[in-house]
Amino acid sequence: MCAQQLVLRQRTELLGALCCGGTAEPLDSVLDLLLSWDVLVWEDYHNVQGLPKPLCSKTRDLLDLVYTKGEEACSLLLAAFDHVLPEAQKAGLCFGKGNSRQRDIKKTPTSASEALLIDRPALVKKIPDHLDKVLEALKEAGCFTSQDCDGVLLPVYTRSQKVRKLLDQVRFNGEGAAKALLQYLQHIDSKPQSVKEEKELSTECLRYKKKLCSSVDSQSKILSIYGGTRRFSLEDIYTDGLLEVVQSDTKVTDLGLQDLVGLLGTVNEEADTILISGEAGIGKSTLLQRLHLLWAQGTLLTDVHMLFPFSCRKLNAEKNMLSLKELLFQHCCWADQGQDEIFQFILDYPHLVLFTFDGLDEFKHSFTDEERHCCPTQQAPVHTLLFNLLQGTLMKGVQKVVTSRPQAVGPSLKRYLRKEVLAKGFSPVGIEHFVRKHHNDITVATRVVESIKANTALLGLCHIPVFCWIISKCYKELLGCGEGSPQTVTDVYLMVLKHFLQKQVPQQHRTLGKGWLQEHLELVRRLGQLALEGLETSCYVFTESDLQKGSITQQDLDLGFLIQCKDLSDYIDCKHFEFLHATMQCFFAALYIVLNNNGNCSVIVKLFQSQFKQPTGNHNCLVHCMMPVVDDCNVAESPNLQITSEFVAGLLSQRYRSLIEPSCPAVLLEKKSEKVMKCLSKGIQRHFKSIPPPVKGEKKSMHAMPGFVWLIKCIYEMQENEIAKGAVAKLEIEHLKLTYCNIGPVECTALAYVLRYLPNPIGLQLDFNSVGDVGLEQLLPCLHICQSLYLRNNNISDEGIRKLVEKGVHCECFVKVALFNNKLTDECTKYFAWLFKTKKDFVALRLGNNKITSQGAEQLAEGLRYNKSLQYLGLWGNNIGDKGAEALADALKDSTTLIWLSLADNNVGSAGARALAELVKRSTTPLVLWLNPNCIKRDGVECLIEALKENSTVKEVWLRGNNLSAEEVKELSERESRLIF
Ligand SMILES: Nc1ncnc2c1ncn2[C@@H]1O[C@H](COP(=O)(O)OP(=O)(O)OP(=O)(O)O)[C@@H](O)[C@H]1O
Repeated sequence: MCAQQLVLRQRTELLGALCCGGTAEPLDSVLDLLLSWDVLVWEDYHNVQGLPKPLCSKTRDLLDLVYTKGEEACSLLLAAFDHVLPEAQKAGLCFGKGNSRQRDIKKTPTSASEALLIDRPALVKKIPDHLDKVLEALKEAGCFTSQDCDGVLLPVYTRSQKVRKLLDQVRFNGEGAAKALLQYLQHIDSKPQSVKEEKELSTECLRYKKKLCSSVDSQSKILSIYGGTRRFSLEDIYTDGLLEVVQSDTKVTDLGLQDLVGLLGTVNEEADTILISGEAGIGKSTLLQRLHLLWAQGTLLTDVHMLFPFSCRKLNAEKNMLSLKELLFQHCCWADQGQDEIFQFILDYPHLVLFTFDGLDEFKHSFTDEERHCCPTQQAPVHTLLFNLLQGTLMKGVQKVVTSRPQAVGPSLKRYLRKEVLAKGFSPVGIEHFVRKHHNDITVATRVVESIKANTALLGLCHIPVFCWIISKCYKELLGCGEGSPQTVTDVYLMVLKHFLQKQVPQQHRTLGKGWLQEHLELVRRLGQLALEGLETSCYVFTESDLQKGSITQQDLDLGFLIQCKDLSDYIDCKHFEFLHATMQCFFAALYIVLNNNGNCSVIVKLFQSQFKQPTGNHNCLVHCMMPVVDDCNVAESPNLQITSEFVAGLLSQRYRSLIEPSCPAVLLEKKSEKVMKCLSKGIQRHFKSIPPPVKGEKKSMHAMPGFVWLIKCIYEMQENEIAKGAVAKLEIEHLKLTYCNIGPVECTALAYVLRYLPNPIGLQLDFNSVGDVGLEQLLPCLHICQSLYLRNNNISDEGIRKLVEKGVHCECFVKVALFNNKLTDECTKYFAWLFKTKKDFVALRLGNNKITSQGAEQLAEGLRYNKSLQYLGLWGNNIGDKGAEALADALKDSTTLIWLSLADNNVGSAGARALAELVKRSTTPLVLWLNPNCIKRDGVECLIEALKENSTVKEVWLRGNNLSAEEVKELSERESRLIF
């Protein structure tokens, strides 16, 4: 098809590709190339770009314009799209063949202006780092006025847009300006690259920087904890957690603290905001605190001259309109002198400044990009400043790091993110390090570590640092646990409550007796009532104003927060305390619902239903059911209600009957518990019924919504097998898809607890979660119902595989496993070899994108010699080389079952291909062999052709991206149609 037709036919797709990201950068880059290749003349460019129009109108104009210019222009337009679009966006688009060579041949310029035009794409990349100096040089040469400079530096422009404005202005100012710019650029080129230009700070700025450093240093030194008895220095207690960044749809990469603000994982180069997201208590704030401290001490982010840390929770309290300057100086660090000069420095050198915003989820306003504010000196409400900073409309170029729980980050904010870093909590080694740092006494530390390791459910919980902290704090209860070690979140929070109630009891050598809850019933109820009201109105119950209002006493605070505080401000500022505050509040609210004995169970129904239904107004209020005094509220929006309902389920389970019965009649408790069970089983059924019937020939697959995981967690909290059984025993599904559901070890424990009762084997798809080795171990109790297990991108290492295989060999129906992109090395292959030897019916193993070398392949081959059932073996993106390919080919050459073998991207050369040719020759199945891209040469391909000549059953051999010239590819593919290049 000719290029003009391609442009016409793909108009919608081309339009979508340039506009879907919402930023103008792709269109601008295409325009740069077209200008440089002489497809567009300056007037054309202005016709497209000149007037303020929406991005899609500009793109339509461009497509129309180029279409009318004919075949060659269209061909170059497609080449420009091909050049600019990221790979993921090119799928499905056809760019034609022509002109790829022509576009690389540069015209010889006849003037400086033309030289700038021809080099425009390269200059847009090169000049941003030198923009200030370039402008200075142009001004000095008399080619630019101050207005010209201001016009270029408008804060609404991105870095590359500023350069484009500069180039446009140079062109406008004439040949003299163009010559001056070229001259200056040559001067930059002649400077050695390694000499980095150091920005010298003025005395005022230096003084301010010092003050900022010492203020950030003192704020971040101490890890605030709610115990109040001892404050940990961050240095002493900080333990590295796992950080990941999603680079493309499939690739997840580990990250160190030093990479947080670096290039790694960038998905949108034009954006300046980096998001750290993660669940409650996973360590986001602590990570930020660590970043601040290392900056203040001069060990990290050394090229950042000024770092301004903000807490979104504190910003909530700002009622006044503020300018950016006021925000910085009033909320972070006051500049005693030279405010204007310091602020000017920030405006002039945004790339030397960093802002951090902790806890966006705690900010009262939801993010919106509807209100624009770009003037740094004009006042605006604090939410307008914050949202415009995050978008980059205000202070473009300043890097921003923001933390949030995932629920609070919607698609409107995601558009403005440079990258998203996922905080994943502690690894098993991290848990141990943390506990050892927490306890000075080695014996105690060892006992705590051992008791965590001995209880896999607890180990799962402890990957969330805050649970690690609670366990370490309440270690006496943990170690002396007469009633068994905690298994669920409810168990842990009851342990915390008991721990601190114990502290309230006067020191008379007495410990809490069996009726400890009854003894403190009045207080617990009162706090519970306050907690519930607070949850309904989405506010924290225990605040300073509560204390002032007298609705809560200092004694309540001490008990409720489980704090022995010296004064209120001591812990009002304390982040961790606030965290426990919210979850503890959920716990008290749940206790109140469970203990309430007015016979009304509708609150339970409302609580559980609120997770499924959109609220319809006031009558949906929980408190309304018990105390019809609370105003309008919106229950379904609060994630805290999910946590509360998990606690309600846990507290109503049989194992706590003896604790709660003295405070609430048994009949009523039974009634409440039945209500919970009914709600849960109805919820699961509703989920099941919402699945569309399977397409003919496909499996009945259930793609679970996040609410499904929550239901499963509630069932787990109850710890009653019969309930778990009742909930899923009738679920007729064949495939359960739980991808991207934020599933970590805690969720795995709950899933296994419930799913083990499914009536039929299923495919369990858990791709793109945070299962890890601990989570994998937690899943083992349900492995017997897993026919296939999909665990792509889950941070699993060889140790996880050892445990999986140990159990898997005994599970009759377990026949497939997919482990693409984990952390597997050659070590794991010996376990798989054992699996192949032992399980004679194993069907599929996919190990793509791990770290397996020839040694691993040889081990796999060792097992495969004994296997007669394997159909699929995937090793894409490892490094098995020729030796590995030879070993596998030899082991599989007599297989009568293998239909898919992928050794793509494995550094396989002709020797490997020769060995594989033998396999091809002997194959009796419609085998598909993937060998692209590798380094196979012509002689290797010749062997494959010979083999195919002797075998008519083999379906395809893919060979794209090997060491073959275009002529060879043409000739070889003509000789054998089953070779695909
Ligand atoms: N890297 C770490 N090293 C040591 N302790 C940690 C670490 N991360 C978190 N903790 C402990 O867990 C507690 C909770 O962590 P943090 O407040 O950072 O979580 P968060 O993800 O910000 O939670 P939230 O979403 O509730 O704000 C901390 O107060 C600290 O006790």
